[in-house]
Amino acid sequence: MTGTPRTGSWHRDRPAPPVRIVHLGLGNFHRAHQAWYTAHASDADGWGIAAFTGRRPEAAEKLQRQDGLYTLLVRGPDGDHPEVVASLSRAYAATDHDEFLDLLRRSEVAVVTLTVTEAAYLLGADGGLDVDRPEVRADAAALRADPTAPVTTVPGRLVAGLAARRAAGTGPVTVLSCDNLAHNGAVTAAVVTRFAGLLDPDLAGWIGAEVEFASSVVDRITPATTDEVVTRVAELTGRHDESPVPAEPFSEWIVAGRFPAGRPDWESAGAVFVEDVTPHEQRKLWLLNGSHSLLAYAGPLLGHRTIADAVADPRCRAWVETFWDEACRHLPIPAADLARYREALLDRYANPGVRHLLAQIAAGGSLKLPLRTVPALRAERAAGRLPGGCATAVAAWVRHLRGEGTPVDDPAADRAVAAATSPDPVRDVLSLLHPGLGEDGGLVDLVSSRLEALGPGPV
Ligand SMILES: NC(=O)c1ccc[n+]([C@@H]2O[C@H](COP(=O)([O-])OP(=O)(O)OC[C@H]3O[C@@H](n4cnc5c(N)ncnc54)[C@H](O)[C@@H]3O)[C@@H](O)[C@H]2O)c1
Ligand SMILES: O=P(O)(O)OC[C@@H](O)[C@@H](O)[C@H](O)[C@H](O)CO
Repeated sequence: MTGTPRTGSWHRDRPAPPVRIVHLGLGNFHRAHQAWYTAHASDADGWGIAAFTGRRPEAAEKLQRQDGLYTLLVRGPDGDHPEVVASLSRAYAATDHDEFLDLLRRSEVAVVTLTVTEAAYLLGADGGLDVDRPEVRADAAALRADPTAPVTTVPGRLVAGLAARRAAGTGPVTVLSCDNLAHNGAVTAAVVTRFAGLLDPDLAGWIGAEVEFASSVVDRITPATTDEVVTRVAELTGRHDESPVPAEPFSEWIVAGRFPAGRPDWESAGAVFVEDVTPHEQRKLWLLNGSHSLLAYAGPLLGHRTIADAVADPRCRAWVETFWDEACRHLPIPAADLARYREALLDRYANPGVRHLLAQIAAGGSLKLPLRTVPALRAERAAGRLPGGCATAVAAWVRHLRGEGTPVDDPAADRAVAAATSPDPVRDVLSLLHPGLGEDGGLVDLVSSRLEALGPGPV
């Protein structure tokens, strides 16, 4: 469903759709992707979203001033196309915890979606919830004392909401992660169940029986909003939108899981439902996100600021192609499909309208490289090969951590910077990325040689 606000106003022509989806992480990607699919579903009138910010309230405040309406600015090679998206029925600050609990108690709420970034899952070294983090301990203590107490972590908020639903007796619900994680449904299930177990084994058992954790592969390049986007939307529509979202035309959503309480007819908007997302997930995370991270660290060393600029540089392009050759050897997908996918990625990256900043992509490398770069790297080593493309990505990250390129923005910045500036930086950074990698002498030598090659002077 799309709505057409009257010029100069942001009032809906028809009522907002009833809230049946609750979303955590009211960022740009949610509004370019899941909200767009929901607005374009054949049953859009019956499915509204109540979305909560992750931390700061401003995004919700801006959207509430516009009655939840906002402009998606689709930026294609043929120009900019604005569209008002109307599926966001309510926007809340993260601190509106009572509203969140109240929504989860309602039987008509059928799906909880997430785009909260990789960091918000609070994973420890073993891949499960890091129960030793102070914020996890604090949330668990608060919920033990009062199940409706305000909490701040995503696992804590989800468990509090599910406990409220259980107490209300309003039945099953599906939690659907839309974050760039491998096995995002299983990871969400693991952190939520572990957190619930810290409070009450019966609650963890109820979650295991009544809550579905669906997985999804999500794709639509969605940069942050800039003043230029706000101005462009005003030029094209004659309306001031405080919170437009720029995105590329391409969009993909591949979902696996059950929705016992119902869901929108997302297929009618182009989503694809499959039994197992794994091959799609590997294709997307390794090829798209893996090359993004490579460019995010290597591009700035050559003076580039955006994906489009970096990939237009033959040196960066060659590194990406080498990395893709290495990763593709381990993807269970026909070669012709992979070749088409790579071509399409290069076209998407070259889109001049999508100014996707390398600095945005560079954030959180300690969480991203293990998902995007390390799988191909390890598979190549297991096959006895020395992967130069993967090594270039790791070497560029070391340079980034040493202060070259974009500023370091990483939840593990202290450890990562200490590793990259230690007497044995390549070994220590590889060990940080995956246990045992730093002991692989051939790999250490290869990354060290790439580090030199990326050093001052000709790259
Ligand atoms: N932008 C894209 O192109 C894109 C594409 C595919 C997938 N994604 C996924 O969506 C996520 C969000 O991307 P975005 O572009 O919307 O970013 P964004 O910065 O616009 O929004 C991020 C949202 O997550 C919340 N958040 C951030 N850190 C959090 C934390 N530690 N705990 C709780 N909430 C937290 C923020 O408050 C905000 O609501 C990405 O991390 C990625 O997993 C993004
Ligand atoms: O959103 P992140 O921070 O997980 O990763 C940055 C980009 O690689 C990512 O946003 C891609 O643009 C996106 O995954 C494309 O669908």
